Amino acid sequence: MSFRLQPTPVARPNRCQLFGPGSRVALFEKMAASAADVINLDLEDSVAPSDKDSARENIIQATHDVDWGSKTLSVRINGLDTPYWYRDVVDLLERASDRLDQIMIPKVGCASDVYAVDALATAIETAKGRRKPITFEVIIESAAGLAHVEEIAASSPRLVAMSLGAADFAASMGMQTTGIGGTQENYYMQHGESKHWSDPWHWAQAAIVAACRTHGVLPVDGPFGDFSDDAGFRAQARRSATLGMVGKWAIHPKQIALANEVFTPSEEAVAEARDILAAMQQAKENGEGATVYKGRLVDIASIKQAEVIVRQYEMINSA
Ligand SMILES: CC(=O)SCCNC(=O)CCNC(=O)[C@H](O)C(C)(C)COP(=O)(O)OP(=O)(O)OC[C@H]1O[C@@H](n2cnc3c(N)ncnc32)[C@H](O)[C@@H]1OP(=O)(O)O
Ligand SMILES: O=CC(=O)O
Ligand SMILES: [Mg+2]
Repeated sequence: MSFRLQPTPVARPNRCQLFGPGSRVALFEKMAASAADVINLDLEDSVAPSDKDSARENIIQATHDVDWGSKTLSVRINGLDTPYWYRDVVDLLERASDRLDQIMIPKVGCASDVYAVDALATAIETAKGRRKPITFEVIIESAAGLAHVEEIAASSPRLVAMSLGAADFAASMGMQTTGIGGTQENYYMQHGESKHWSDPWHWAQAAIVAACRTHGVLPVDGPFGDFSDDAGFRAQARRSATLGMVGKWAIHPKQIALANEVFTPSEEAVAEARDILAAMQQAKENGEGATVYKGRLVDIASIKQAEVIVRQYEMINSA
């Protein structure tokens, strides 16, 4: 471990982030009643330009009127390349209730983008005497965002989570696909007669996880557009969880249970992690740093690996 210890991210369940357009008020109560850990009310790409003002008003009203329970409540503002974002920040921070926890900043391309929103948010909070500082989450969904991912992860003490936005990312990178996440038919290796599909999102996800873990930010996998494909969603989510991401977006209520299932460590995984911790405790008492568990090596690093699973499980179950 470096002299600088890896910071611990906020301890909150973040297995599923459920999105809904701010222009569809009828969805708000359903979203609040859902099993998602985080609610993302959208002002950005699911809202038509003609509805931006009314969607903002709907969301502000819903922070006062809807019972969001213990969920994290986040609003995705418009990008800094639009004429809408400053009004989103000003109106939300001046008029939303204290129930609003977080702002999601889309299409972040560099740390200065986050700095700009931080400066505006800080001025409004001070002027209005808002007691609860708003937290930030960002979406990495452009070539610039990924190129600057580490400076973005380090950009503000308000930043608690970072998602990969597969749709805009694909567009920004010039990828030849209209699919949002998941398997891409043409991304394969040929071996003899057989094709082996690879994962075009892997390198972006790995870069996001490394930047997030370095700076104590929660890494989250973004949307999976084909909500009729449960197996595809599950496979994508399992790859993300295996890489170190803590959750995934749901763009339809069908996807909530799938995300919660994948990002909650299973009873079997937790039991095995606890067995490894017990085996290492025994090894320690025997004066050993390494031992054999079910025919395989476990050592002091295995304690840290097992603790990741046990801590995640306990945090989710105590929330
Ligand atoms: C690339 C990106 O930026 S992704 C993030 C931005 N995108 C979004 O926010 C889109 C979020 N999703 C949606 O808007 C909608 O789910 C759509 C457009 C995909 C589908 O909407 P619908 O055609 O109404 O879906 P469908 O008919 O299957 O809905 C089934 C039920 O779930 C409800 N429902 C649909 N979407 C949601 C949602 N996001 N949250 C809660 N409930 C929902 C419907 O109201 C319906 O309820 P009912 O059974 O009580 O009538
Ligand atoms: O905003 C999300 C995306 O995939 O684009
Ligand atoms: Mg996007």
